[in-house]
Amino acid sequence: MKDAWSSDEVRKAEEPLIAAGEPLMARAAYALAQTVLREVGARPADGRAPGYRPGRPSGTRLRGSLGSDGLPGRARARARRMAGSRGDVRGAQALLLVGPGNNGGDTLFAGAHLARRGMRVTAVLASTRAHEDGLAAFRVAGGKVLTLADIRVPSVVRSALESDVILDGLVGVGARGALRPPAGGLVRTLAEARETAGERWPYTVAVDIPSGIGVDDGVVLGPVLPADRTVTFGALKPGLLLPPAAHLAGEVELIDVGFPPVSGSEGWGAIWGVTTGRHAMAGTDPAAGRVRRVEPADVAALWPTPSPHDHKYTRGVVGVIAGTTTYPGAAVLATSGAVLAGPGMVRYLGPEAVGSRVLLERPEVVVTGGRVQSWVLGPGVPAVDPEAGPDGDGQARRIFGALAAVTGVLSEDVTGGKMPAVIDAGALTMLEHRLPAWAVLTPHAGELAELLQGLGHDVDRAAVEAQPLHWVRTAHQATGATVLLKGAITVVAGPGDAYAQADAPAWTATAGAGDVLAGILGTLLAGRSADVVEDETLAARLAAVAVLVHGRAAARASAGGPVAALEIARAVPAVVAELLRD
Ligand SMILES: NC(=O)C1=CN([C@@H]2O[C@H](COP(=O)(O)OP(=O)(O)OC[C@H]3O[C@@H](n4cnc5c(N)ncnc54)[C@H](OP(=O)(O)O)[C@@H]3O)[C@@H](O)[C@H]2O)[C@@H](O)CC1
Ligand SMILES: Nc1ncnc2c1ncn2[C@@H]1O[C@H](COP(=O)(O)OP(=O)(O)O)[C@@H](O)[C@H]1O
Ligand SMILES: [K+]
Repeated sequence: MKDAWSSDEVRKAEEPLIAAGEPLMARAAYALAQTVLREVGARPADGRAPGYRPGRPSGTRLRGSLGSDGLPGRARARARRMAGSRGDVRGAQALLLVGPGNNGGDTLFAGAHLARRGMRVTAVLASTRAHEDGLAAFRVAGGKVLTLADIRVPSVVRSALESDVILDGLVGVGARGALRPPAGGLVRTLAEARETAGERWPYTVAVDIPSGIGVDDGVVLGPVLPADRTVTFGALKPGLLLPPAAHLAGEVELIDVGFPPVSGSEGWGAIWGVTTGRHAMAGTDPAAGRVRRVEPADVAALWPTPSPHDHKYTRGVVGVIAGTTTYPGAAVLATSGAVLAGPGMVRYLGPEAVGSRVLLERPEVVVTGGRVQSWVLGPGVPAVDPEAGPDGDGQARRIFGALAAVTGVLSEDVTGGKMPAVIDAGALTMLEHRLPAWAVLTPHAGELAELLQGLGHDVDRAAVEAQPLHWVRTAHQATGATVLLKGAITVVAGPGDAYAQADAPAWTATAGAGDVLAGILGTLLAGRSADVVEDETLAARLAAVAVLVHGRAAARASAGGPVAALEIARAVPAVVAELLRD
């Protein structure tokens, strides 16, 4: 599990270490310099500089391409290894963008290391203030110091284009809001120049965070220079996991500067002296929890793996109410996702003609009613039209019935108790009652905007995409449900921690992929139905696991090329087997 620490948490962790004389900045700067030396030192034997971008063979466009973990560095690292690392950095040029605080201090000390290794290093001070000791060390090492006020932005752009590497050390966890002038104007112009320069743009390393991102919420309120790599200190920051900011961070490298080891939220009490509950951490909203990312190694512990004592009913039955005669495909895709994620059984409820189509693809599906341990409601079912009332081949009526069981409106429902559910597409327009946390809403940004509008918020799709965590948490608070917002980075929030998953290649953005995800999650919820009802934070964790498995299945089925939604479902068994084996 990757855990992000808010800026307040980072400060709290730093305080005692700094008081004890731990050389945090020296460690950070040394590690940062090592990373830069490694990247720049990977130049091939002909040492093509200036303008050569470390590890980027010409003609290979890597920016924005996602690895299986959603970060763009894998292919680049491979290319670098193939190019061979010579480690000679003499004569290579580095441009440092230096802000007034400790982030600038890290950058100046790192610059001093680079200069001592023979690099030509120029620091542009964006402010009248700069970290004094860092600046002194940088000068002593032979670094060149310019101030933005003296040389102006166009000449920084020229320097940038002549450099092998740029270090963005304008602001770190001390940042508040969008970058202010003059740093803001500098970064805006550099970001535009980068777009124009394409592959000629130097390798860009963000120091701790790309300056200008929202450290704690991942919003991007103003200009940001996209990084190829972010070297972050002590702990990940939420903005490095959350969209849209995470798209600007490149490959994220976490440097251990001596913070106490913590894995997960469990260790926090010991560090912060917290006595009032698991999520009540110093400096954070107690209700909000942390931002995390589920990793492949976490899946085995959460996956409902059968034991020799299980039979099909103990393993969990998924009930799917999806598709209509107009949109039968969604029923096929949702049931396929559910079956191939490995439940005890999948029941399909819907029009007979659609059930027949489902059986053609998945003869394992049972097309009669009966007890289920989770519901998948709504894929391929149209939104309810308030004027015309329920329609869709009776699917809306069936969904309303299942929702009544989920929300507890029916005290003696056919399923016999509290029921987890995936609520997708058309079913999102059928919510009439407050939901439990074990109901998981799975909208994309447009659907979430509509849902929030219905709850009285003035928000559109673009606003949701600009502040995904905020709106996901708002929807959770308003509905009670766990909310999973689909996208290139999928954000999940319920009671407690939030999750930001970047597992899928962009090819996954194809019709029906979401239906498959709904089915996979339905199986997870059915397999652990008693647990999700007992632990109200578990549904979000399982939802993140479903997103991870779905994303990896999409990557496997895609193999770098187009992928059809049904192929994502077909890749699920191999992906699950791999994750359970590792
Ligand atoms: N965690 C760790 O282990 C370690 C952390 N370390 C490093 O310390 C960094 C934190 O340093 P920090 O606290 O000095 O704050 P920092 O980010 O440099 O910025 C503050 C300055 O920026 C300014 N400023 C703020 N917002 C702005 C805006 N929108 N636009 C423009 N300017 C803005 C603000 O000005 P003010 O608002 O006060 O006028 C203030 O002067 C951290 O990110 C890491 O790199 C390592 O050294 C040791 C190990
Ligand atoms: N750019 C992207 N990169 C990776 N995955 C994406 C991207 N855009 C969307 N996705 C994923 O593709 C799926 C699309 O789901 P959805 O929008 O519900 O489509 P449908 O309703 O047609 O099934 C979701 O799992 C979403 O997270
Ligand atoms: K920075």
